[in-house]
Amino acid sequence: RETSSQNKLEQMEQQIYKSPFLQSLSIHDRCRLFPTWTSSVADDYSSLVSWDDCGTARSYFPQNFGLFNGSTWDFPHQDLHWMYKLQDCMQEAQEERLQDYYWNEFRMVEANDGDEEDEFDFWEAFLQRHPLHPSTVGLEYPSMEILSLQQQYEGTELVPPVAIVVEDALHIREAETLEDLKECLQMHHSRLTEIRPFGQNYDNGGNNCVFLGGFLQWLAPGVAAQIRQAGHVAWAHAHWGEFVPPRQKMHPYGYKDPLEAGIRTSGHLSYEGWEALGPHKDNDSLYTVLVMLSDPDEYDGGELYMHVDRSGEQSELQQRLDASHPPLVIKPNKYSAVVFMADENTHQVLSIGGGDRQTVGTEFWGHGDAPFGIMRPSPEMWSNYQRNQDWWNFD
Ligand SMILES: O=C(O)CCC(=O)C(=O)O
Ligand SMILES: [Fe+2]
Repeated sequence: RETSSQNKLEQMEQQIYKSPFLQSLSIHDRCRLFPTWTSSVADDYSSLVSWDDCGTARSYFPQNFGLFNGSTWDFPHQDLHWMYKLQDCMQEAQEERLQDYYWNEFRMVEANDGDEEDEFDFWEAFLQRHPLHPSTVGLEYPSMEILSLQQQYEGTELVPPVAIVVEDALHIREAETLEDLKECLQMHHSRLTEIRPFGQNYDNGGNNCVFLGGFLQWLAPGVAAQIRQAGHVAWAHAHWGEFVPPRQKMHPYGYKDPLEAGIRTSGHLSYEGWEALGPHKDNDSLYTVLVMLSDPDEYDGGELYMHVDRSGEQSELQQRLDASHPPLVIKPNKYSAVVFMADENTHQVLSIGGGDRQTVGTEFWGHGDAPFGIMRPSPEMWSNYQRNQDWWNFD
């Protein structure tokens, strides 16, 4: 009995790491199936998935981002021990995922095909059940059609939509890697968790945030790349690059391609203990990529509510927009992303009746990626760091 279960384990490892089917996939697809790249590498597939190969295939170059630069994070042991703990935690979590998938897949094959176990290829079966769809635009708000009609009839300038829903932004492997990262950070760095009220007196709701920024790019580079990609798909579709910021001072670099923008902050958001999230803007960021980790069926209410809220010189136009466009009220699909102009619209989460609502919100800005430990820097903090090499000491 022991030898047979040992055989099965060996067979599993073979199937997972040395599958001919996996080797037949493009490097791009392979990298999506192992979103941690080298950080959870096993000897057997290190040649299939490496940071360098995947970085090139995904156009992702974290070495440019300075994730370790000047972070004044007060590390628990004042040494690098915590890093290995985090890496181990991610590796174990990923191994567990693969094992679970494998045994499930295996049971299904056994049930269907009797003893055709030899023919079974784990990845082929897995991808049949969880296809790697390319991200596509599902919805624009307000729609381009309406915006250009408005431009024609009112003689005003054409303004882009403020929000784009991108379907299939993440694959299940990427979404689960985000969950693993959140769990590992919660376990090893409780200070990254913030019970976060919006508004002064708990009067504007709030959420529970586990800050992933920096750790996301380091430990789950494939997911960071895919979140950037969702931002890019929305940006290209909406022509945000052509938009002139109404308040020039806030976005000195213009509405640049998310592929070239920095991750200012990223957080896993959940709503246990909160009823809703009140209206607000994600101030001073260019775009927010909000990835849905819950299925709409998993929670009651909790719709995302947003409306056009352009600022400054465009307020007159805004009034017309507000009058002609009802607000957007949606419960997006799991693994889809709502990408919006962070401070050109007001959004909120409506009353949650029950259940579990989880999202990951990533804000992009014109500066570089913030290093880990710097949770949501202000533009002033960024320029202060450029001057003083110090995040906290202002002169
Ligand atoms: O969880 C959501 O859907 C929205 C979260 C949000 O807007 C925020 O945290 O700024
Ligand atoms: Fe927000």
